[in-house]
Amino acid sequence: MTQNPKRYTITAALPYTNGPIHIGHLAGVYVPADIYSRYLRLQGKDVAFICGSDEHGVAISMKAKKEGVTPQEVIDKYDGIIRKSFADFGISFNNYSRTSAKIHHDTASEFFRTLYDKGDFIEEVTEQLYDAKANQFLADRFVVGTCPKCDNPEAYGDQCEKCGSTLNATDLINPKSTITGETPILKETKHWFLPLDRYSDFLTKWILEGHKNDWKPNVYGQVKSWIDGGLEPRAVTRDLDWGIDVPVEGAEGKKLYVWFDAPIGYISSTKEWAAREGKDWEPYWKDEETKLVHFIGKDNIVFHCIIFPAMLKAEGSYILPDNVPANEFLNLEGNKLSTSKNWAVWLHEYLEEFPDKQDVLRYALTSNAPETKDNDFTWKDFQARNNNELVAIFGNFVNRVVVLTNKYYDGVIPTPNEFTEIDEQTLAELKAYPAVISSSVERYRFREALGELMNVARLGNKYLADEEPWKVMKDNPERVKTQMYVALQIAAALSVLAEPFLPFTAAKLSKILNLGDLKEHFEGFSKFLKERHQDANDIIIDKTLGWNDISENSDLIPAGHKIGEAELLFAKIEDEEIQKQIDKLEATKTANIAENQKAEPQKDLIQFEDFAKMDIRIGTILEAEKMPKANKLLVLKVDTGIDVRTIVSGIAESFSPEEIIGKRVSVLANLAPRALRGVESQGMILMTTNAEGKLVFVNPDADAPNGATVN
Ligand SMILES: Nc1ncnc2c1ncn2[C@@H]1O[C@H](COP(=O)(O)OP(=O)(O)OP(=O)(O)O)[C@@H](O)[C@H]1O
Ligand SMILES: [Zn+2]
Repeated sequence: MTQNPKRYTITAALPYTNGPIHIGHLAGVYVPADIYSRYLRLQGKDVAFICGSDEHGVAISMKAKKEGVTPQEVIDKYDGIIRKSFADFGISFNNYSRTSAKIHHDTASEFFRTLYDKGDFIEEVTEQLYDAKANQFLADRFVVGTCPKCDNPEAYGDQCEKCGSTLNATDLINPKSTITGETPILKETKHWFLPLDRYSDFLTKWILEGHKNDWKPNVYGQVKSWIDGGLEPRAVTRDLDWGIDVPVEGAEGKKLYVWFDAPIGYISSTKEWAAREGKDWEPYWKDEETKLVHFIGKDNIVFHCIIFPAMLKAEGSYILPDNVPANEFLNLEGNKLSTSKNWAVWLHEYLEEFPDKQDVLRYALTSNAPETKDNDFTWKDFQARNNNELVAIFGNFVNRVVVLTNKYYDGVIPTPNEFTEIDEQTLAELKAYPAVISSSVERYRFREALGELMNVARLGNKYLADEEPWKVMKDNPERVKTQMYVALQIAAALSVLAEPFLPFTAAKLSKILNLGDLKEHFEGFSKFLKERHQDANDIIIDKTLGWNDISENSDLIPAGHKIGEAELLFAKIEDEEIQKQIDKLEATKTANIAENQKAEPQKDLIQFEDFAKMDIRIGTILEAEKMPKANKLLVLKVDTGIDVRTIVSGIAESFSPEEIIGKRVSVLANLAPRALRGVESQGMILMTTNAEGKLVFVNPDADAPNGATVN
């Protein structure tokens, strides 16, 4: 990649159409990608910002089955909601497509066919998991089981979301069909595998050696651990009835694996855009002078840094991403965001409940973005960021400037007199900001960049507070002209520098300042502006100034120009509005608990002799320690009254060893011993779950000696 790219192809992870967009998606992917794209456009760069709905795969089929509708109905519903909420939120995609579109089916088929014809796949008949009751092969989310790497009991057939490992369904321990709950059998079927092991050297050289310094440590680290762990061939076809047909003979009834077709969606979406704009799509994907950047969340790293690059490399004519600045995860009020548990702030609901406050959410999500570690969104923080930062710093500065200009000069910008040293210094500092913010944005540090933007507003506030034009006006009105002129330059600069982060505010500010009337004045400024307007006419941009104008030009907003009336950029958010949101989340929590409390149906009847076979004793935990290299297991020494024995218990995520020493417990003492990770467990501790789903011990409610029997 050249130092000065000719064009940029920026992709944002294709959202999966099994639910609407929530704040986690926004903070992880779409807001940073949008900031980056808007920033580059203000630099006059040629940008294709590409996205679309991801509409294949098992989760869609499952959702359709569960709701008794067709997969098509599922994807149409969510594609509609997602598309509209992105548009209303101002995510400035150049194109938003969908993987059910014909252009995508054609592109993905052709891609597969090219690799097939070149002999890049291994064709193999293997035994795969099969649900005999549902007459269906089980892959991906159709099967859950215990992850062989981290013991997570809810790993999927293709991935463990807990430890991030990519899996084959047959790797799962105790697999269960999610359709019928049955234990699957093994059945032979033919599939095509991408031999990732053949790309290990290429990936090592390209990423581990080539991008050690410029890729984020979380991304680099994940890639390294996969490569070090040894890459294996991976099936890229599935026995399914929803998806893109495998375009070769003998593959009837088989579909492409969703993670094979989804990233190709970036290419088909680019094609769709180029056709509409009368452009050639190929340079955006095949020219070495194009910078390709993938914005994703951390669970997508393997697909964008290993599998998709291997596919592109195999095809041979494509460029590779220059960077994959994946974010960690955002949580909500201390808990993992979850579509199925409705634990989320949904974008389409936010837009209804907080009309015209898109920028407040963008601001809160960016200032707290999970760039280096998982972060938490709280409504209190959202409120504080709005009231203490947007209102008190940014809004306050702009409002003072506009109100005073109207009050003193009827809105006409005064001609400045000689600048003082403070004026010169302030203007010089202002000119330095574009480079400061650029440096952060270009290293994908959007939080830092936003902090610097706010420093521009702080610069303005400090200038006014130090100079106090409202006091000087009495004795020295000539001086006030210069002061207001300087402050107005800062306000004009803010309308440009804020655009990537707070596009609605920037547009409002440039309207208040009537920058649209200054076309002639700006003639000599950014030469690129006209081009950009034609280029990006599918995106609402009413900018007249470019990024670099701030540092290259004095007199951004000239004397004699008339600005408009003051209008508040941000309004205070009251406690009641925040409480409403907190109450809504509480209601979700209560509903989830009620849902969980639905008791399981009674099991089949047994005889007393069956029960009498169980020897349940009261005991005491004497010692407890963590099982090395296992997240869930504790190794306990338990006094059962009969003896002191070792019991391995899967409770490490709910209890620390220290807190359970001395705990009274019920033990199933005559359970046949079983080796867990090489430690023999001699019995089982009885546990139940409380209303919040947390594990709790089953023990006598009054004292009973160790060894007392339960019957
Ligand atoms: N809480 C989150 N924080 C940051 N990024 C997230 C979060 N949740 C999802 N993402 C990212 O958003 C993008 C789009 O997500 P996608 O539509 O695939 O849904 P998902 O929530 O990851 O999937 P699912 O819930 O269906 O497993 C992905 O790149 C994903 O990594
Ligand atoms: Zn795992």
